Amino acid sequence: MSVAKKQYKRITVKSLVEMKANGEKISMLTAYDYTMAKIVDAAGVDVILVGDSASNVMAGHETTLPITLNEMIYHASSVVRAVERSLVVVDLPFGTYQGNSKNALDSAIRIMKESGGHAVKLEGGSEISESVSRILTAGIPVMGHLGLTPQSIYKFGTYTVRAKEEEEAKKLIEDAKLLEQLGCFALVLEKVPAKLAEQVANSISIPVIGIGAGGGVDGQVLVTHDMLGMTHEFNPRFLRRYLDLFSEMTGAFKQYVTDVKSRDFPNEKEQY
Ligand SMILES: Nc1nc(=O)c2c([nH]1)NC[C@@H]1CN(c3ccc(C(=O)N[C@@H](CCC(=O)O)C(=O)O)cc3)CN21
Ligand SMILES: CC(C)C(=O)C(=O)O
Ligand SMILES: [Mg+2]
Repeated sequence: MSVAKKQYKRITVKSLVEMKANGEKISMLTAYDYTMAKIVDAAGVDVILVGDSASNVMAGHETTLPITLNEMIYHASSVVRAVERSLVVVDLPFGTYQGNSKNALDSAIRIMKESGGHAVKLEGGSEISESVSRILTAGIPVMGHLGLTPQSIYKFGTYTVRAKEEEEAKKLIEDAKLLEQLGCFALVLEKVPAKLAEQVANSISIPVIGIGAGGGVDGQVLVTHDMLGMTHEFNPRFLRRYLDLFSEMTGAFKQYVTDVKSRDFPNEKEQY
């Protein structure tokens, strides 16, 4: 029999493509755990990315390279349990899809089966086209990721803006068209000139979601801990901080220490 209807209509990969066609911008933020995902979902964010930035933000690694498939599945399954409306996209971590399309398919299937996520994201263009295609054969939606691709940091050496030179810009446009042709439902463009990003968005019909890629694209993504001001040392130009939670939380923790030391906490009402 019919269960009470959910209040929200779920976001699907189709809704995102429609949003682009209708000129509605797409909002995307990261989450790595149940409690944060509940809040992000309740706020009406369209897409929740279980990013491999969890390697930095959750585990304290210097790069995204060390995080494992099992760790990504743990984060993603926690997020999926919280979400009612948002589309949940999960990063395939470094070493689980490059250079071997069977390995890529196995990794994507494990994510879908063990976490309940709705789609996977892979970094790269023509180099990983076989992996993208093979994952798509299983009916798993794929989001691309071009421009600054942090899993390749040791190839480039820096996190500077990408595709400033003609040759790299040309490859980026070709890669974006290739990913669309292969069947990706959307694309992240990270830290590239705004003009180039807008050009990419205008030359394909799948949504382009930017981070440090200007306002001419079809949506925006940020790392939630960055936009909340929790990651104090991370200060790229593209980041807008909506709260200064590092200061707010430090203040609360200091007050707690003071209250414990002074015996103010717990009071009469806060005990049995
Ligand atoms: N907390 C966090 N936020 C992110 O956006 C993020 C991660 N972690 N980890 C994975 C990747 C790495 N990303 C990055 C990393 C560095 C810059 C960056 O602009 N870094 C320097 C400039 C470096 C340079 O120009 O050489 C900066 O201005 O902070 C941008 C995105 C985006 N992702
Ligand atoms: C920055 C976004 C796009 C990402 O890939 C991540 O958070 O891992
Ligand atoms: Mg990532």
